[in-house]
Amino acid sequence: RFSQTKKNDADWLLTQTAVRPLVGIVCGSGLGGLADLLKDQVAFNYRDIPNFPQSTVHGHAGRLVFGTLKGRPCVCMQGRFHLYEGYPIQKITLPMRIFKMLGVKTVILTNAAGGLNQDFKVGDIMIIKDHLNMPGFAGNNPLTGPNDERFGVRFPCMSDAYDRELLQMAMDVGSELGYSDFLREGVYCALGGPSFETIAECRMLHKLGVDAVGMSTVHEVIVARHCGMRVFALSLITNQAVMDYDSEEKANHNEVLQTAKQRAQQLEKLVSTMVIRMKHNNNYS
Ligand SMILES: O=P(O)(O)O[C@@H]1C[C@H](O)[C@@H](CO)O1
Ligand code: HPA
Repeated sequence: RFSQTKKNDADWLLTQTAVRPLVGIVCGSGLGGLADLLKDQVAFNYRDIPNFPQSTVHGHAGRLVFGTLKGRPCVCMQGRFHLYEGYPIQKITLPMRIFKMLGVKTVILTNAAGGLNQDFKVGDIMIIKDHLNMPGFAGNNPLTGPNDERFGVRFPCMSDAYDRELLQMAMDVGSELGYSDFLREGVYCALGGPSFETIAECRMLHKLGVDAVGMSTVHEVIVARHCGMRVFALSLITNQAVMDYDSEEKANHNEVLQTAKQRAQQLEKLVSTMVIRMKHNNNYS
């Protein structure tokens, strides 16, 4: 059902802009400023793209921006879709299929997340090295349904989901920029949301080895890897997950957006420096 939609959207976008992006970027909550770095922009409101879902969450503008970063052609989603918005999981991840059809080789995903690792501080940037797909445990995987062999195999491997070279590059670039004090790496866990976690849920996730918890990214990673794009992802730790019954802290979206605002510039610098440094040949699979 989605196949023709994907092709129509990609064809439509290709007729509207001359940019042929090699890098696709997804902006997390409050992190849409990344798109503003692109030069020679051609931007589309999601409502103007045929068949595209609409952004319904504060901090997700709902624009697809094409442009260049020091000459490197990019496309950037200023706002993503989440399971809790009520879209089917295939619709949430439709942009990854469109990225692929536009020629994207590398996907960079960002998100806001709650910190479970007790060494993490609010404002830390966690490079994602692995994930836990909780909706997937319950059978909600974006690859459910007939497999389109033109994109990828029925049973894609996920043990190499997060590109190790790009992870190392992030650490190197971060250290050059003087960000080592707030740069971490760890495991991200996606839940369905929109309610934040209970204390018992946070304690359970912590015991399972989760460093940061959020409501996105993992479904996009699965679809991006299924169709052979390289993936780099990071979480901005916007709040500490509450693990203690004596705590007065309450997770809330305003705090998430506030922290994002404070760290946005450094996060943008990290990502844009990486894009400029990446090899952009066509050999990546
Ligand atoms: O799109 P992301 O994962 O950055 O959004 C996070 C999860 C929820 O949508 C929201 C909660 O504050 O931020
Ligand atoms: N939990 C889930 N999602 C989030 C959080 C959180 O604490 N912070 C930002 N997104």
